[in-house]
Amino acid sequence: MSDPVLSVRNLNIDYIGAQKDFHAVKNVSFDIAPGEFFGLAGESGCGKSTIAFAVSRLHRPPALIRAGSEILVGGRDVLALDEEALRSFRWREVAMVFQSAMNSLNPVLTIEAQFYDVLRAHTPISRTTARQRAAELLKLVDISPDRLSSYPHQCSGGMRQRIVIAICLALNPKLLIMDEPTTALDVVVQREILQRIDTLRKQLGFSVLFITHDLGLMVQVSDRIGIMLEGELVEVNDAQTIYRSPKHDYTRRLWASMPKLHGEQIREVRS
Ligand SMILES: Nc1ncnc2c1ncn2[C@@H]1O[C@H](COP(=O)(O)OP(=O)(O)OP(=O)(O)O)[C@@H](O)[C@H]1O
Repeated sequence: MSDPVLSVRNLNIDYIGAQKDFHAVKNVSFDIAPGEFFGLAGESGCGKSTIAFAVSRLHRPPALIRAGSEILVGGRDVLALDEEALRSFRWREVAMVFQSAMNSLNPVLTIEAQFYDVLRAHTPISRTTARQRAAELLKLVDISPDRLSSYPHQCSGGMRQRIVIAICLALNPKLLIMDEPTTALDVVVQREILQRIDTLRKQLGFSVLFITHDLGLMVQVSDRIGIMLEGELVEVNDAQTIYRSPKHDYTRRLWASMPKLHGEQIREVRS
């Protein structure tokens, strides 16, 4: 692999409890290459979001990253960044889309103002230039620039989610983390958004760390997939191989839990 965009080594994360600590992420190591779409799958509670938050340095107590853990983005030690370095790291290096992202837009600001906030926080930029940049970004996610003067409540859920993704791409991050980014949307809109992201990452070259419970979708869009079980990364392989010839018994059980119709569709799409 060429120099990875993300390199996670021996990541151990505990949730500190009053009585007892909970070891949520156990010695996890993986890399994501430039431009790669990497899916992280596993049952609810296995530690996927905990990893996503740690990589973007958005984890908060009681989560505690144990000494000896290493997270490198573009070769930079993410766990050593101070507050000032973190401000330029977020959005520029790593941007994260959450499940509830479509509700994370500020209801009292126009879409244009929300782009402006992100753009000017990182570079001195005039309102006119910011507006042009915001219009370009909206076009990337198939939204008319006319929407810049709209408020979030005037946009549909799918549109708001695409706006959040466009804001995340505003500063050309190296890595886009998507944690259940489309779960609240209907299936057709979910797939449209994922296809759009796939086209964009080929066009713009960013990498993706993708978390979803929709395993069919994950197999379709990911280059490689990592399977987590109770805090451990038990299997990593390219999407085709891990789907057709899983090595770990848990991966087999996970695929068996996918709806049949879905499975048939995947074979057609990927063969
Ligand atoms: N703030 C917290 N305090 C204590 N334990 C937590 C906290 N947040 C998460 N956990 C526990 O850590 C484990 C990993 O949670 P995490 O949210 O990372 O799992 P996940 O794989 O993303 O699950 P899901 O698919 O349901 O989002 C779970 O057992 C969860 O209960």
